[in-house]
Amino acid sequence: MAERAFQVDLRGVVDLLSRHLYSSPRVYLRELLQNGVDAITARRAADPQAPAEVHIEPPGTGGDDTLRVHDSGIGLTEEQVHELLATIGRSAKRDELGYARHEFLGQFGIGLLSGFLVADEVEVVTRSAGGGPTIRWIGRADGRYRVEKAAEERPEVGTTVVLRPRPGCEEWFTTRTITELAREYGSLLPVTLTVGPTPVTGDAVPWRAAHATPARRRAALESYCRELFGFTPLDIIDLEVPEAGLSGVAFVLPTSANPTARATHRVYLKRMLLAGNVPDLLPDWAFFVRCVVDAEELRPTASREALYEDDLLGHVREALGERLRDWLVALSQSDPTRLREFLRLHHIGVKALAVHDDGMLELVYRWLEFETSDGAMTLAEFARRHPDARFTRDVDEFRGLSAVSAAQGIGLVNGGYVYDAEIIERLGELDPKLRLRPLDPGELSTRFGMVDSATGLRLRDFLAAAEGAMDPLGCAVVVREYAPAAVPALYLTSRAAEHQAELNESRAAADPLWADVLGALEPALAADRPRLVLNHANPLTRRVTTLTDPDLIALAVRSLYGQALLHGRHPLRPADTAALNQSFLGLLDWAVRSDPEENT
Ligand SMILES: Nc1ncnc2c1ncn2[C@@H]1O[C@H](COP(=O)(O)OP(=O)(O)OP(=O)(O)O)[C@@H](O)[C@H]1O
Repeated sequence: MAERAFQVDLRGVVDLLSRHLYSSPRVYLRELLQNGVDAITARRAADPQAPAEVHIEPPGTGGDDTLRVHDSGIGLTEEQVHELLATIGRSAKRDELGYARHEFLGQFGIGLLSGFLVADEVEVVTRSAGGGPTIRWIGRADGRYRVEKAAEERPEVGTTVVLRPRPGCEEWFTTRTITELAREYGSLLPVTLTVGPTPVTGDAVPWRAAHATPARRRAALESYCRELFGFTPLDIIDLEVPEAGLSGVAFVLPTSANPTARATHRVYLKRMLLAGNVPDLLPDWAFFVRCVVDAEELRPTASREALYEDDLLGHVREALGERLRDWLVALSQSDPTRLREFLRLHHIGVKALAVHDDGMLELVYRWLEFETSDGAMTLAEFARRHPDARFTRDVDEFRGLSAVSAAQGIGLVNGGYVYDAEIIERLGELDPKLRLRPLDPGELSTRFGMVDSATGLRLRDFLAAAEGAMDPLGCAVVVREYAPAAVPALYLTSRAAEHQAELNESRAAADPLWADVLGALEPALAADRPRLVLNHANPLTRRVTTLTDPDLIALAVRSLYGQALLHGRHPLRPADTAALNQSFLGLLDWAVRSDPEENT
């Protein structure tokens, strides 16, 4: 049976490109520019002296409504026109094995079709550097084309592409739009690009331009950043990844950025703009910079609006991450003031890095301030003051215990914010001497002073009544003397007591078999009940301990219990809330019960 070739309906292909591949018809101009630049590259490979010019004639300038794009590139012979322009997907820019040749921008063999996004007819007039007459190719959006010898010879080698706006697409052909698009995509191209009389290229790539002094270079790049992104950078970092032929700059944001919002960057490929909002160029944690880069070897996706994810892009991402990290470490040595300013704005990103990276960990240790029982300070300074410090994993626990802990000589660090506990736990990897232990609140009470024995004796009846009042709530009562005296009572659970409480809850919820199993664990833990530690150094608490009426003792101790729970931001169980209410109302009752005569 005879084999047949696929038929392609060009209307379907154009529809596919315009609606699904390209985000906007504006890309048509980029594709034309790109073909011109590639043709020049091809010609100069054989003849380095050949001119490198792309000239855009907007409609109106030639006396009619057509757009003309002239290039001084290699041109096409009649045979090449038939082969390359008439076959969708055919490109001269691949090698014998079909791989994209790295010196060209194009590779897919579909770019010229983008002309049909805005025109019904695309005309190519071309004269090859290899000789032969000027050829005219006219392609239509419905898939028909014709090839003929041009009526007039082109005076120079090169190609002119002619587009006539499709009715309704005129907005893409105004001189203003065309100039804007040419500037946007092409201002860094290594050719002379003009729109009518207006030059578009000419300035060097901003980060490669020569300046008299480093300060002038910095000022020039700062104003470039303002123009592009609208901010004055906190710092500027030069970027270079030779394996990808990549160079550029990273601008450090002067305000804090949302770490979950994806940072995007302005990416040029072979000095043609890919897009101004390319994600995935940097590791996720590097949300504190916006970059502008140009790369020779990275590849675009077919829409040419994003980077193609391959090993090289992975390598680039890693190398750029490394560069930012080195910059930070160097900054800590050369400019601590700027580093502090940076950390104030972008500490979350740096902390995220420190969880995995020793260099960053060291930086966080030395430079980043944490909340501690001595106020805000770096972990380095805190470790110097408190060789045997502790940390909490919970902000509330820190708030509740830092003053008491500090008064007992135990330095406390708040590890309750994002990444903090993970960072603190990793410090031992930096230096085993820096190992901070998590605070066990139960351990605190072992540091509190005992009351003297005479007081201890006096307190026996009080304690018996207090224990009786607290027993139903599963809490022991002790009296100690500790600083600060302003704290009337503390509710302390050891880690083991917390475990016990969880066990009790699971038992209540479990079926009988499991309740037995869990019950077997209990004796070992029974000693670790949470404790209400009344502070004998506090004047009010001391007066409470002299009460003799068991009812009043129960009310007072339960209200101290409720206050200690609230102060330590412990969760209140229904029984705790009930006890708190009852003690409040009971005390109120005591306060208003006696009439004035009785009081005197
Ligand atoms: N201005 C030009 N000068 C010389 N040859 C050209 C020109 N424009 C197009 N061509 C030829 O036509 C071929 C097809 O062009 P087209 O723009 O469709 O695809 P491409 O540039 O090869 O790849 P891509 O789809 O990635 O842009 C090119 O490979 C090139 O050989």
